[in-house]
Amino acid sequence: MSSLKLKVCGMRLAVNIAAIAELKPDYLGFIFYEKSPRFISDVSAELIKYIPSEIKTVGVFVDEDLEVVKKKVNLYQLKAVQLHGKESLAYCKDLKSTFADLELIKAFGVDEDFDFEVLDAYNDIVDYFLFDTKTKAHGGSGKTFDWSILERYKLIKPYFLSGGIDLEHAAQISNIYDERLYAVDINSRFEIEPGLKDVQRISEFVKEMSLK
Ligand SMILES: O=C(O)c1ccccc1N[C@@H]1O[C@H](COP(=O)(O)O)[C@@H](O)[C@H]1O
Repeated sequence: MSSLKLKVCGMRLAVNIAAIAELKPDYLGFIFYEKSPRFISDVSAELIKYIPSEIKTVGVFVDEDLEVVKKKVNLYQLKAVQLHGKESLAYCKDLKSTFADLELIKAFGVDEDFDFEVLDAYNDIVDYFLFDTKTKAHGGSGKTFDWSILERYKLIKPYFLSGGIDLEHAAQISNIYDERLYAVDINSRFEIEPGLKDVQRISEFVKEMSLK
């Protein structure tokens, strides 16, 4: 048993959601970014009924109009929002002041040139950082970054580790001794096709990491 949380992102289909929910991830993500192959336009009641209340639903957005984000938070009763674009401090502050209980996850694409000082301004506003691989696609690349870059991360804020995480990384992640590592985020490397998760492989990942 580990305190490390699990987020499974890019869900689209009811049957698949029902099967993944049985594995008890801590977070389930829905991608509201039209350019993504995992884009979902509507998280219908038919989908939501398979998600027990202990699993937090996350809306993933890329530079979306703030009013659209707020509308989706209200409509789908999202518990968290994950921002993958160049969302400003004012944008983040607005969301936090509008929704007192909403968890705010600010994603940053990381490469060897990443300037960790950009995080300082967000530190008092967001609940978590999310470190993903820097690509032009903003996310869902299936590519890992060199995790040793995180040695330059000096803040106390807990973070999600993301970007191309696969079954083969389970042992390596279990050996990361960093109290700030709050959650691991899995997505495209556990798919049969975009938006359809491989339940068997995710189940193996959960077991290998002793997550539940
Ligand atoms: O998955 C997508 O298509 C996507 C598109 C735009 C922004 C974020 C997206 N997904 C997030 O990207 C990371 C990394 O995913 P992967 O493991 O490399 O496939 C993850 O946090 C997803 O939530």
